[in-house]
Amino acid sequence: MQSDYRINTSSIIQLAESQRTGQPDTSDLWETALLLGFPAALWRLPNQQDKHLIVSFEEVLPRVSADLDELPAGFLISPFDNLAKNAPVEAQLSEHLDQTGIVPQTLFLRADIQATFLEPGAHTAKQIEIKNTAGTTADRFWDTVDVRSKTKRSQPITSESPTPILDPGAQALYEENVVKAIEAIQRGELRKVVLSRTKQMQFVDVPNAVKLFDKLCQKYPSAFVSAVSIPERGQIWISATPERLVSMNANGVFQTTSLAGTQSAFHADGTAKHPAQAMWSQKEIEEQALVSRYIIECFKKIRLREYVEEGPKSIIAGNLMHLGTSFTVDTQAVRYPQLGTVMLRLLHPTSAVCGTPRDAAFNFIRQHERHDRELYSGFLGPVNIDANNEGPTSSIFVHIRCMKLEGRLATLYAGAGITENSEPEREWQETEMKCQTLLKVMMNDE
Ligand SMILES: C=C(O[C@H]1C=CC=C(C(=O)O)[C@@H]1O)C(=O)O
Repeated sequence: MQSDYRINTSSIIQLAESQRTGQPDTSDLWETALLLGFPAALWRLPNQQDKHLIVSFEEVLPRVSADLDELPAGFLISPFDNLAKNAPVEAQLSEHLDQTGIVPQTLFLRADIQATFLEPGAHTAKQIEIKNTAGTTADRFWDTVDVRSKTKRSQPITSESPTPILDPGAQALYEENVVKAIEAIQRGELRKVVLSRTKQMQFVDVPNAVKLFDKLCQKYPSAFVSAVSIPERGQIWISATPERLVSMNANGVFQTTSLAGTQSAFHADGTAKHPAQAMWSQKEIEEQALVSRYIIECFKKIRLREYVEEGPKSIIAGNLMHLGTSFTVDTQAVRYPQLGTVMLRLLHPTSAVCGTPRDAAFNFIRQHERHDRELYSGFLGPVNIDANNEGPTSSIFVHIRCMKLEGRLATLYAGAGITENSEPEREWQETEMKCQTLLKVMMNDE
């Protein structure tokens, strides 16, 4: 199945800027994709300036197994429930997950058009690459871009701040579930479970996703910021996530992070806290240690011992602070080039979004959460993208601090890790703070 999506990268042709009339910007390409019904992904990696955009010409996206070694250049986005998690480890490690009877659920946006833009705000097209997709679709796309870039008007994120859709029972329901989770933990059925909730906001007019994306990039330089348009679902997902799930750089260096424990990044008087001075409770230290232990268990399953562990230390994530530990492996030194793919299959869903033991926590979530998580707490990110001619890199993140846009309706998602020492009201407040990461940007459209 996957060979259908393999493209010979030698067929990438460079399109000199002078060949185009006027320089298209991110909005031109994004809006054209939306207009023509093509899926698109826009992203900015943590602590980088360049913004990347790809457009796929496949209106209905292929469902693939998340194989970083097989997939061509593109963008993966997976739901929380991607049906592979209950498979035995042997099946998860199998080269052909989709041949084991498990239906792969990860959506793949093939990079039929790939663009890299320099400098936040400047939007100068540094480089535009077009895959040689034999004509008509690409021509139609570029003709539409040309027309649009001549007639475009700059629009703000929204003309008015969105208003919350009140859900009077939401807090009580959430806190009830936290109490049930604590009871299940006390009975020894689980050690930790991440319970999530939603918060809905109504815009007066359809918000400008690119402007929202730009503002998130400015406000959260260390986050992975993205906007992904999925026309077949009528959705745009926007996020500013602090959590790296799996990355493989051009030199074969693998990285993953364990993130948990949450507190505000600001003192009560509004001044910023210094990460080195942050105080963490026993509950938070244990909660994060469970995520690290889960990662180490995954390494153990594949008998990998040569990893570098750094942390835990306090990490700033926009308006919040977390405890984080990073794990690095030189896959060339350990002769394990497929480590990224194997760990992606083993890690998701980590204890940062699901819990421990994983299957018990997953079943608890399925039984008690009333909403469908959809793409929240799944994973997403670019695969085999060679932006600077240094070789293909893949960077997959946990899909948190995100929202789903359906026309004028925004649904925000946030979860909190519940352990034996959790206090229901505090956990609810924690999800409120997590929603603020995106809300601050949506509300404050100066
Ligand atoms: C599940 C989320 O965050 C996770 C990541 C960092 C800290 C977390 C926590 O303190 O509970 C969560 O495990 C979310 O933002 O929806």
